[in-house]
Amino acid sequence: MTATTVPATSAPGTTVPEAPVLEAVDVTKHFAVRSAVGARSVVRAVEGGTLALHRGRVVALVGESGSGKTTLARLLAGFYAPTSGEIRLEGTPVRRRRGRVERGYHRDVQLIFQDPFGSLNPLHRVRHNLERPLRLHHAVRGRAELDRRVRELLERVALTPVEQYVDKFPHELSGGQRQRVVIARALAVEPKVLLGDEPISMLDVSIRLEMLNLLDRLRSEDGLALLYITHDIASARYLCDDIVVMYAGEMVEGGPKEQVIAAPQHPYTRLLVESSPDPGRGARDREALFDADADSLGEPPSLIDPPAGCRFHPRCPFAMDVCRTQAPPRTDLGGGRWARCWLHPEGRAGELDRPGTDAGTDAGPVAEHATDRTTQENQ
Ligand SMILES: Nc1ncnc2c1ncn2[C@@H]1O[C@H](COP(=O)(O)OP(=O)(O)OP(=O)(O)O)[C@@H](O)[C@H]1O
Repeated sequence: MTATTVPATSAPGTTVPEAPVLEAVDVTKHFAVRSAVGARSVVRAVEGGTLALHRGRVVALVGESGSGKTTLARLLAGFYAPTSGEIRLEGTPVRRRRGRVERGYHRDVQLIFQDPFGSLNPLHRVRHNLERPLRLHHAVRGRAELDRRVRELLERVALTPVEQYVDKFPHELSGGQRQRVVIARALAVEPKVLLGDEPISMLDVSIRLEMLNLLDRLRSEDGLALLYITHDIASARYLCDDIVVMYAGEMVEGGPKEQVIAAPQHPYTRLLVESSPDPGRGARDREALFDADADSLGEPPSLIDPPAGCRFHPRCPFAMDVCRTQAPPRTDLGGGRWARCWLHPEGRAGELDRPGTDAGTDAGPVAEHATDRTTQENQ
C-alpha cells in the first residue's frame, strides 16, 4: 500500500511534509448530562485531541467503545463545536455562526456512518439519493448531465453494471451495496476528507475486505485524506498509514502503523496489539482480519469521573506512584512516533518489550460507563 504524500509524522528526510488538510488541535468536548434523579455532571468525552489528516493518507483511530472516537469524528465533521481547542481546515480555523459551520464545510469534509441503511433515504431510489447532493452542492442541472454524474459515481464505487443498481431502493440492496451507495453519495460533493466511523463494522465479514480496498483506492486515486475509525487494530493495520490510539477520551499513542504495531510504546496499545490476530495470517484469512475487537478487553473507565493521573493506571501492570496522580506528558519518540506514558520520562520504556507484564483485561475496577443521552445537552 503506497501513499502519495508523506505527512509531517514521517521520518525526517523522506519527503517534504505536506500541510494537513484537516486538523484537530488540542480539542476537548464535554457533554453536560443529568442523571435520572436530576444530578448534573459532565462527560469528558474528548480531552487534548490532536490529530492531522493529510492528502492521500489514512489515519486509523483505534480504541474501545466509549473512548471518544465518534465524538472526535463529529468534532472534525463540524457537527459538534469543541468545548475548547480548534479544528482547522487547510490551516484555517473553522468558524461557526449560530452554532453551525458554513455549508461549504460539509462539502469538503464528509462523515460516513456505521449504519448504511440509516444514512440513506429509504423512500428514494439510489438515483435520487445521489442526485440530491449533485444538485445541492454543485448545481448540476439537466437530465443528461445528472445521469452522467450518477453513472460515474456508481462506477467509482464498483456498483456495476450501473443499470442493475441505479433504480433500486436502499432496502433492495445488500449491506455492502448500501455502504457503497453511501460512499458514492459522499463522493458526489467532491470532498477533500472522508471520515469513516466504523464504516465496515455492520457489514458481513465476507465483504469487509472489499470495502477496505475501496477506501484504499479512493485515497490513492483521488488523493482523499481519510480517517478510519475502528475497534479492531487488525483492519487498521490493513488500511492505514498511521495509527492513533485512544483510551478513555485521550490519545495515548500515535505514529506510523508498522512501528506502533511492532513495538507499542504505551501499555494499552500493547494490550490491543497482543490481542489482535497474528499479522502473518493477514489478509489471506478474512475472518482473522476482523476478530480483534478492542471491546473484548475489559471495561473502560467512567468519563464523568475518570481515574486521576494516567487514565489507564488502574489496568496498567507498570503503574507507578506518579501515574496515579499526574497525567503523563506527551513524549516525542522521533520518526513521527509519540506516546503519553510515564515509562518514557521515567526512563523505563524498555520494560514494554519484556514478556510477562500483561496489561490485564480484568485488572482494573469496573467503572460505570458514563451515558445518559436522554437528558444531555451539549456544552
Ligand atoms: N451526545 C452525548 N451526550 C452525552 N454523552 C455523550 C454524547 N456522545 C457521547 N457521549 C459519551 O462520550 C463518551 C465517548 O463516546 P463516543 O461515542 O465518542 O465513543 P466511541 O469511542 O466512539 O464509542 P463507540 O465505539 O461505542 O462508538 C462516552 O462515555 C459516551 O457515552
